[in-house]
Amino acid sequence: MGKTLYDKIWDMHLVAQAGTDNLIYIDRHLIHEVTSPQAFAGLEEKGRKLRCPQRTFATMDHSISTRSLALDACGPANQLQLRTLMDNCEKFGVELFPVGHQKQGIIHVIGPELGLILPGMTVVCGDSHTATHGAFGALAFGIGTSEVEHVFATQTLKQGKAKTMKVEVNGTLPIGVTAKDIILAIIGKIGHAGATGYVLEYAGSAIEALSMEERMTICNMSIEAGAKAGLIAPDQVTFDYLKDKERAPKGADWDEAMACWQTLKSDADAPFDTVVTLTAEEIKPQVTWGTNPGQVVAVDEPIPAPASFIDAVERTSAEKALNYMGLEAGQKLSDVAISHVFIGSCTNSRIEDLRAAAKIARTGKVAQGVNAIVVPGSYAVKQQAEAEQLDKVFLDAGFEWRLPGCSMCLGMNDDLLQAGDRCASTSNRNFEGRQGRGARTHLVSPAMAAAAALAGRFVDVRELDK
Ligand SMILES: CC(C)[C@H](C(=O)O)[C@@H](O)C(=O)O
Ligand code: SF4
Repeated sequence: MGKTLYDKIWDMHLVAQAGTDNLIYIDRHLIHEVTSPQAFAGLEEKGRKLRCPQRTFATMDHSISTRSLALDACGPANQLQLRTLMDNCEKFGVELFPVGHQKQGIIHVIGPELGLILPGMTVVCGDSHTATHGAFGALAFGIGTSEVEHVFATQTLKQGKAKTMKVEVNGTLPIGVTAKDIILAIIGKIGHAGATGYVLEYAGSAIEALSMEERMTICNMSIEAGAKAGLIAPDQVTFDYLKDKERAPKGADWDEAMACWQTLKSDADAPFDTVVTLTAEEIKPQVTWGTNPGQVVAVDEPIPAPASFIDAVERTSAEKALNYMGLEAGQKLSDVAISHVFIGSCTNSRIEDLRAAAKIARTGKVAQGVNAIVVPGSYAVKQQAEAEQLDKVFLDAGFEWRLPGCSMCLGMNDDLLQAGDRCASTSNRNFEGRQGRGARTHLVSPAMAAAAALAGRFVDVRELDK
């Protein structure tokens, strides 16, 4: 019987096995300021060293301001967290990309950008959106702080083997429909806990047609369906992306790596525990109406009535969500006014995302009463965008143009929304209070977010292309 891509990477990394306990080797460990301090403190307490500092990379992203480079811009507690990361990286010999560094950015944006993530690797980070890196055919997932300490000390991790789900998206995406809409449609179909216990493998002609950036958007949100990780088999698109990246292998090393990478795909007869299929032509621009990413509809569809959910838990959750969101069943999202727009986050802050948003921003001005910000995912993205004068496009249209960081994706810095604010956001989570207590988040694609900024309410971007 054939093996899945997940099986292949797993087998390559299995160090030891006892009963249902497995120990796997970790190739790449990414860290940031929020989930590393206790892990470093644990190492220190026990007098341990970092096993492989050269496999570990750090950045500052969550607790920083994207308005200023000052470490104290978000208050003393955040400053302490950032200083602690600096001290720990210095003490344990970890390469750090601090605020102001040319390679700084959101951890899940800079990793791929630097060529630190390669097909077939195991990648972990104390952060749930580590799933992003599955776009390279790497087994990548978030871990808890005690696991971060374990990886620090041993470069291995105790792991249970997950089930596998193949998510096949075939066909051609309609104009105006993006990778973000694909993943929101998938989560809408299987539910926000629909992939719990699974590693997803995205496949099919619509996935193969995506760029690396679009693939990262898809894999990034695997966790929002409850999945352990999301994978896409590496192909020519992957290899072309990696070819000249700073830390990617070079010369003979590249050739050797390629020989291995080309074997990294699920065998034709590999058994998956579950298979889900979607047709690209049927996917429309998506907008979440609720407080989990599975509570989503197409922009031209009405918000569903809680009574339409057969499952009692889902029904109650929908009622609660509508109440929190200040929305009613039957309402069309295109009739809902917004107060804020956030274009950024590790889901949608790469150059292609900014180009897509700028294309729309060019056509008008941010509506009166709407506060719109664009936050590039990294310095490299910021520089590229500025080289293309996208910053000018955004500024001319009335958007703010920020420094790289997590920013308004979550309320850990100075971009906090107020109760009742309603935000069209290109991020990945719409949980209660995610962007600030009482604030309401609607997840959309970059084009949809930019269009909402100009109109002051949600609009169907497909209309703009007519
Ligand atoms: C702060 C961090 C641990 C958290 C995560 O794990 O994902 C954050 O990045 C998020 O997006 O909620
Ligand atoms: S951008 Fe948002 S989702 Fe991504 S790592 Fe930062 S806080 Fe988490």
